[in-house]
Amino acid sequence: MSHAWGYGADTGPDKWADSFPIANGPRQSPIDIVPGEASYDPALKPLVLKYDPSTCLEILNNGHSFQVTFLDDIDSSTLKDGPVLFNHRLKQFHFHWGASDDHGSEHTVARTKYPAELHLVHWNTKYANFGEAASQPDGLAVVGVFLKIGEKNPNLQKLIDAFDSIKTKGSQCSFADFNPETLLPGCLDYWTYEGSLTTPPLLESVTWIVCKEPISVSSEQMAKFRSLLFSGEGETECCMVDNYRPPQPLKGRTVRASFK
Ligand SMILES: CCc1cc2c(cc1OS(N)(=O)=O)CC[C@@H]1[C@@H]2CC[C@]2(C)[C@@H](O)CC[C@@H]12
Ligand SMILES: [Zn+2]
Repeated sequence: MSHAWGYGADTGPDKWADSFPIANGPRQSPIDIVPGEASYDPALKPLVLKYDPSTCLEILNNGHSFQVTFLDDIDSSTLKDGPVLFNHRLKQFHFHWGASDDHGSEHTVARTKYPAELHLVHWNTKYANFGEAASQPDGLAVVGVFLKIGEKNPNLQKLIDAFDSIKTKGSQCSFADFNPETLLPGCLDYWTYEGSLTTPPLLESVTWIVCKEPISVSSEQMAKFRSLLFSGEGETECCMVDNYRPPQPLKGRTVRASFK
């Protein structure tokens, strides 16, 4: 298989090991989180997330998801404390979702699937830049937030309103003054474990920080997510749905909880 990976029958997660053997590695993500088997760790600090909306740059369709990217040349939008020992800078956030409201998240909780999952991606500033950090075992920290069907979410709506400009793979537009803090749940209790990117190249460089509390999204808003396309302009239209990797073997890892 060329490195053209995707989520279809011939290019999807079951085929990724052909080009990325680390797919069967010891610390792959996502995982099924079993609350009763997580270890409460009183030494875990509360998450300190400080985001500056003025560092928001653009929103783009990368052919696998849509993502919002941030200026990361200074410590304006950062993650500190929680399970990490060093300061991390926000680089981007993106989502994973399903073809219907009954599935779509990457992590599951006691096998419960959510319709979507937000990933806020940060890199450890002890390394020179995002790409360098991504190749290090303690290089990245991703905050995962589940989306649960409920009330329309006005903060997600700001992203959805930009979808007409990023419908096809490779499209992007400027996107300013968005505060990712508005996408965080009220309670920042979390589970944490050592894992990987959930897409190729599946590098095992991620400290995962998965929030226990979901945020809301309406069914109509989820339908708008599914109006984005995996395909590029002029190509046969292929709806962007089911862009999630299923849970991977825990392989002896411990999942810690920041809460009792
Ligand atoms: C953890 C968030 C993240 C980072 C990256 C990817 C995917 C990611 O999403 S996820 N779902 O949070 O794991 C795929 C592309 C990767 C990138 C990390 C940096 C690179 C490896 C670059 O060096 C080249 C390709 C990039
Ligand atoms: Zn992701």
